[in-house]
Order: sequence, then structure tokens, then C-alpha cells
Amino acid sequence: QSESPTNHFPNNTLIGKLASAEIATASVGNAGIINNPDRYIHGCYSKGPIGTVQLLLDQNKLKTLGCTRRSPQVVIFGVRKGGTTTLRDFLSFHPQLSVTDTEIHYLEFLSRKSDARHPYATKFLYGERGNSVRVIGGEAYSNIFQPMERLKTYASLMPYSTPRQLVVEKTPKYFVCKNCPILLHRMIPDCKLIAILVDPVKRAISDYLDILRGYDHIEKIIFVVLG
Ligand SMILES: Nc1ncnc2c1ncn2[C@@H]1O[C@H](COP(=O)(O)OS(=O)(=O)O)[C@@H](OP(=O)(O)O)[C@H]1O
Repeated sequence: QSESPTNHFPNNTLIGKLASAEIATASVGNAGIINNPDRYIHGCYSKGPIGTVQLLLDQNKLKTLGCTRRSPQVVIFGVRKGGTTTLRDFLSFHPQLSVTDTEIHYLEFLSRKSDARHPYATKFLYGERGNSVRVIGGEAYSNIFQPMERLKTYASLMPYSTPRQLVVEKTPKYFVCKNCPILLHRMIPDCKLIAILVDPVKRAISDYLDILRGYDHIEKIIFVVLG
């Protein structure tokens, strides 16, 4: 029995409006699929409370929707501590966007290709897209220098999307990666870029505190000092 999904966000906020629009689309476009009031369909996924995103299990439905992994058409880059996570999270509610839920770092990985055997290179590739480590670290590894292979690998790190959705990834570190712009331009010439810039002093303080948060004992001292 179908029930309407619930919008957990106030309707007078941006996030609430996006969530309502998405739910409306999901309810109309996928009537009969939603049978849990706490879940709704977003492109190729079923979404619920935070951390409960699932790929649609029905293979026929995925096929009908044209779900596959596509390379990004939009890349959010920099700056670190600029609010890029909030922007990504807001955008992820839009029904016509399929947005990564982790930072991908793939362009940075490519730009370090001369240093690719360094453990840091494989550390970048992780997450819900699971097999990404194997794609890069396994036999396909030597192929990453071929342009088509690069594009295929980049696509393999993206979430599933329908042909009607734009694929969005965000990795703030591309902002300080010298070769990333040219690598991206060669692979996806018409890719749109979104940058957030913040007063460098505010950003530096935010970054500094974020680093310190990794060290419990220092954090306490700093916050006492800062009052
Ligand atoms: N809407 C809005 N307006 C202004 N500032 C905002 C907004 N959303 C998030 N933030 C602040 O952005 C900081 C986190 O930035 P990022 O998500 O880019 O961090 S990261 O680089 O991905 O780690 C983090 O800063 P700090 O509070 O100094 O840690 C957030 O508070």
C-alpha cells in the first residue's frame, strides 16, 4: 500500500522547498514504488533519514530509468572550509541532480600520477562506490593514463544518475591542485565549475580549528585560551 513520503524540513526554507519538490516528483514519477512514508525516490536511489540512501533494488526499474554512472557535468571546488559541504548537501535535494556523498579527489589523484604508487594516491579512492579502490589499485591501474580509461574511471566513482539528471561532485582540494583544471578540461571540456570563496582570514581560522579538533587535548587548551 502506497503512502506519501514526508518532508522533514520546514517548507519556508530553501532546503524544505527543494525536499518538497523532490518528493512531489518522486510521488508522481514513481507512483506505487514508495510504500514507506519515511522514504522517497530520488533518481536511481531511495532516500530516507540521513545515511540511509539505497540504490533502487529493482533492476528493471533501474533500466527503465536509464540509471548508470556518468562522469560529472558540474564540479564544486574550493575553498577548504568554505561551506562546500553545505552547498553540496542542499543541491543533493534537487530532483534533477545526482550528487556525490563523499569527496572524490580523482583529479588530484591523476595530477599525482607520477607519484601514483604512493599510498596517499589510493587513499583518495574510497566510499559508497566501493569498488573504486579495486578499479584504481587493480589491473586497470596502468590504463589510467589513457584518456578514455580516465573518463571511464571518473564516471565509475560517481553515483548512479538518470539521463535527466546532472551529475555533481565536490572536492575542495581541486582548488589548490595545479594540474586539476587542465586535466578536467581535457576530459570534460564543457564541465561547469562552482567555486566558493571566503575571507581568507575567516577560512584560515576555521581550518586551523578544524585541524585542532583532531587533537582532543590541544582542542581543550585552545578553547580555554580563546575564551
Ligand atoms: N551557509 C553557510 N554560510 C556560511 N558558512 C557556512 C555555511 N554552511 C557551512 N558553513 C561553514 O563552512 C565550514 C565548513 O566548510 P566546508 O564544508 O567547505 O569544509 S571542508 O573543507 O569540506 O572540510 C564550517 O565552518 P566552521 O564553523 O568555522 O567550522 C561551517 O560552519
